[in-house]
Amino acid sequence: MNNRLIIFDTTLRDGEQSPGASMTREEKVRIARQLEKLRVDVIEAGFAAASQGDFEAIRAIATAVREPVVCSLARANDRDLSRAAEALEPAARKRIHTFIATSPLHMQVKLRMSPEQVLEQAKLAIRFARNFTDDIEFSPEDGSRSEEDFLCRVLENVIAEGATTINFPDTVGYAVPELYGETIRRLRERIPNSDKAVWSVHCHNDLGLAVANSLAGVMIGGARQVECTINGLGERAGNTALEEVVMALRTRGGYFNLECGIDTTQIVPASKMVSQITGFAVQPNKAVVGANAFAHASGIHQDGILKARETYEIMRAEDVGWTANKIVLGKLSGRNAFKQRLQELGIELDSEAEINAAFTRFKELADRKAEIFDEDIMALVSGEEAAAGGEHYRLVSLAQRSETGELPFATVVFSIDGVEHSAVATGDGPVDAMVNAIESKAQSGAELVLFSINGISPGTQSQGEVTMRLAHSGRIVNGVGADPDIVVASAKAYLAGLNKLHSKIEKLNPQV
Ligand SMILES: CC(=O)SCCNC(=O)CCNC(=O)[C@H](O)C(C)(C)COP(=O)(O)OP(=O)(O)OC[C@H]1O[C@@H](n2cnc3c(N)ncnc32)[C@H](O)[C@@H]1OP(=O)(O)O
Ligand SMILES: CC(C)C(=O)C(=O)O
Repeated sequence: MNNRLIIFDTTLRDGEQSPGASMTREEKVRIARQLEKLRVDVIEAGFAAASQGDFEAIRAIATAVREPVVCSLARANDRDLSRAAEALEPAARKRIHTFIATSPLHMQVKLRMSPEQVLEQAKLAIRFARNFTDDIEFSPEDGSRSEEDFLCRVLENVIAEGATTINFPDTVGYAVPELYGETIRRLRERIPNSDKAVWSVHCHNDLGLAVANSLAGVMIGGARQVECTINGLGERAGNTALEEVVMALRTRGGYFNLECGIDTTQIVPASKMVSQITGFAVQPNKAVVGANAFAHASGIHQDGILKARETYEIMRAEDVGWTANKIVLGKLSGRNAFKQRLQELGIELDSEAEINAAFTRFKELADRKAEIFDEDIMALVSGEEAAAGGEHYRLVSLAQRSETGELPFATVVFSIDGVEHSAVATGDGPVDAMVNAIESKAQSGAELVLFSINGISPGTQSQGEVTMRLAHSGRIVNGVGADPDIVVASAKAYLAGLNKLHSKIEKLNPQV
């Protein structure tokens, strides 16, 4: 049996069916170009009959990409099929993907059609689609809840009409791996002309089994196309995650013995692009593309990784597009990881005793602070950690007002060495007003060189974590502050940065 697995990406069609993930035409074209770089075989670009916008997006993608097959979904009716064909006209290689539900529930309640009518409509759809292309995919929607005898009849007939790919969807994520794989295997055995089509899997993640079901469809069922999306985006709980299937294949090559054309180094860029465009954050512990997928926080693991990466990593971060793996220093880290980081930072301590003393201070700091950054370590070894954590400046309260058309202003009450000051200032925005207010009293001379904000948890009620990088007289420090109010988080970050700058200046010049 052929060992080439076709990767059919449906981020732009099923992925866009995630509530809240809709994309503009330009955004879809950007993603399609990235999918081409990733070297997917097929891009399902949308559902041409859904709207004029979707039609135009498919057309723009069909024009923009040359290598992958570009595909449009269409219901089993002439209007949808004609729209799909029209949208795909500019494509170098095109596919029409048509579908109709075959489960008793969907036929009776949703389509209000008898099985015979569904069978007839499926055949007519393939016959009509053949006017436009020879590359035709057919999906019996809700396949995993359909009756097998009826599926055999429908699929045999659509293949006879000219369908070249048979996709077996687990539309509602009801399947379990072994049964799903076995069903595909039996269908292929029972349908006399089954080898005239490529068999495909399309799984949803309602039970968290989409990837497992897809792989079972391939290994047990003999499917040679996997439909998947970047980050597992998709209707409800999502679809099969492309990155997980591809890396399972690459990592367990001896077991799967299958090849695909994906350039895995483009996986993380694709993941980041989809996340940024849709606004769907990738959970940190997501396989392959999560921020923690190659991060190590505990001492025993860090020690192992430093001795040989393979002790705790089954893939190389660089192979999927990360710049490197990450040793995260914190309270669970050990001496070896700490020493390694000192070396990377170019810090040479004179003796083991000094390293041990610094390590003890590091552990004390780590008990107070979730993640230890490089600058914390630099402060720590230069004896500044007490001052770094100390508070020359402290926020007492903040009020700010901003209104469309009005200049925002902020009132900040903060203390300098225990003495309270109140300052009011305006600015281009509320954060700028807050900084101006603090600076009107602190007069630090610091320059803000970077401002970034992250939601610590999803939702508008989440904490914002602000990082402000301040520079002064060649010194650069990061101040970090978190608060549900992002202006307050910014004020905390700014004052934390000033504290660090102050501690450095004070060390050089104790009378300050
Ligand atoms: C499992 C999947 O992911 S399937 C893809 C799901 N994606 C989408 O639905 C996104 C795009 N959809 C849309 O924009 C719209 O639903 C459209 C344009 C397709 C149809 O819109 P409308 O004509 O207003 O119909 P509406 O969505 O309300 O209902 C769907 C109709 O299609 C029929 N239908 C559903 N599937 C099929 C099919 N595969 N073939 C033929 N007809 C079908 C339904 O029975 C229903 O018909 P009815 O109006 O006679 O009751
Ligand atoms: C159209 C089909 C393939 C689909 O998206 C599903 O059944 O989930």
